[in-house]
Amino acid sequence: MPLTLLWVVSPSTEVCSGFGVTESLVSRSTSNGRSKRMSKKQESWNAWTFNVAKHQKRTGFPVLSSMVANPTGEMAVLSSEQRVYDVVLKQAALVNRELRSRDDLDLDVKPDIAVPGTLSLLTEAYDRCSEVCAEYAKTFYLGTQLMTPAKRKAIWAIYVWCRRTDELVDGPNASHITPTALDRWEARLEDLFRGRPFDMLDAALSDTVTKFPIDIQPFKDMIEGMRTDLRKSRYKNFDELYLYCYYVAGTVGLMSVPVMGIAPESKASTESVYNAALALGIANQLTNILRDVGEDARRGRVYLPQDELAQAGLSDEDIFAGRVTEKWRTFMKKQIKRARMFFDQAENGVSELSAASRWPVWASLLLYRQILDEIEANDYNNFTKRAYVSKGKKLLALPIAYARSIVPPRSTTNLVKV
Ligand SMILES: CC(C)=CCC/C(C)=C/CC/C(C)=C/CC/C(C)=C/[C@@H]1[C@@H](COP(=O)(O)OP(=O)(O)O)[C@]1(C)CC/C=C(\C)CC/C=C(\C)CCC=C(C)C
Repeated sequence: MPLTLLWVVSPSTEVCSGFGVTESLVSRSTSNGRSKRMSKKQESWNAWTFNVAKHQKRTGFPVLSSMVANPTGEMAVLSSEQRVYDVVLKQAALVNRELRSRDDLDLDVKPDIAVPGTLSLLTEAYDRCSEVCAEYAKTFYLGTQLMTPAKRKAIWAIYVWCRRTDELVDGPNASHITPTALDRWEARLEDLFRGRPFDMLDAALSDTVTKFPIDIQPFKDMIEGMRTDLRKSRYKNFDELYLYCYYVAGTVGLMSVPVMGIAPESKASTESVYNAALALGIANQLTNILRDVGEDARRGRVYLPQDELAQAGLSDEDIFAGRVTEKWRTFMKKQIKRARMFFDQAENGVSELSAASRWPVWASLLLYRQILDEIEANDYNNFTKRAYVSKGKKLLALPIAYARSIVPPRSTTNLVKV
């Protein structure tokens, strides 16, 4: 199994297993009319500037000032949040287009097109994805059992692609991974979106993206996150860190929601649900970073924003020394507060998802959020103590997640953006 996970495509070998090229898919991922896109950008800018002001007022956390100060609406300097918001709008527009072209508002799946010989191969491909998922993410796998068969297969295929991508830079072969290898992985991604998968696990994702309105951009962006990990081990400010968190985790939210679907009775705008999904990815990754400070430092990595460390009177040396001081506690409290804000923002969106998808999302949210409580319980010693949620607490979170998942979508039209 790990062998398959770590298999990076060789440039000279091209295997096409013939699962049918889908023209519509190719055009779907590339057909944004330019003028339309420009006006969308303008629109998103206006919404964005408004949100930035709100965000700063409500949270006390600054957003890159050069962007807010731009009075003409020109896109000369984009903050990371603005760049990411554009991807959110693009993915939401794709889903909205698909919604308009279908009667079924739950965006349920397109039927299988029976090409002789391919269906059994596809079944096998999805079975392999299910096995990988069951082995690497047991609780989450359990949660997917509540979804419709088509949706859970698609989520497994996305999970496996994400896991394999992450393994490239985080797995046992990571030291051999070069930017060229990531370029090949990206070429392979483009091929699978064109209906030319390289191997069986790719074939499952290739099939999934023909059935659900999934844009290629979040997948490319996740690969960009892996490139970032190869070349960078420090983050100047939160803006840089935000972009990294989007790349490696926010993207997962944007990939998953087109499959999970928004509840037909939801009144929330598609963009607001995608924003919540993005927020959950960011919250998870920030939590991951706060939990792993010591472990990352031992690998020479400091993900925490350098400017915020300096403002707190801290430096890389303090992190390498691993001393829990008052300065460190104060700094950590602020970081935890910010991660919780992203969780809060995400929570608003979970109830808007289709009924069967809410439970696994609530479960993953509650479990990951609790890691922040554990960091506090460890008196902010994230240098030598790994914050983890005990089995008992995990088990307790599952019925709580279930109780929350039966709450139907809210009746308001838009979700609150932090
Ligand atoms: C239901 C559900 C949670 C669906 C997502 C399934 C999916 C496709 C997961 C892929 C996860 C993955 C392998 C990502 C690769 C990059 C990575 C490793 C990111 C980190 C995850 C934690 O991984 P790790 O295994 O290293 O963790 P531990 O060390 O074992 O703790 C991340 C921190 C981020 C993962 C991000 C998400 C799960 C985002 C989830 C967001 C949604 C599902 C959107 C929900 C929708 C709304 C409206 C809120």
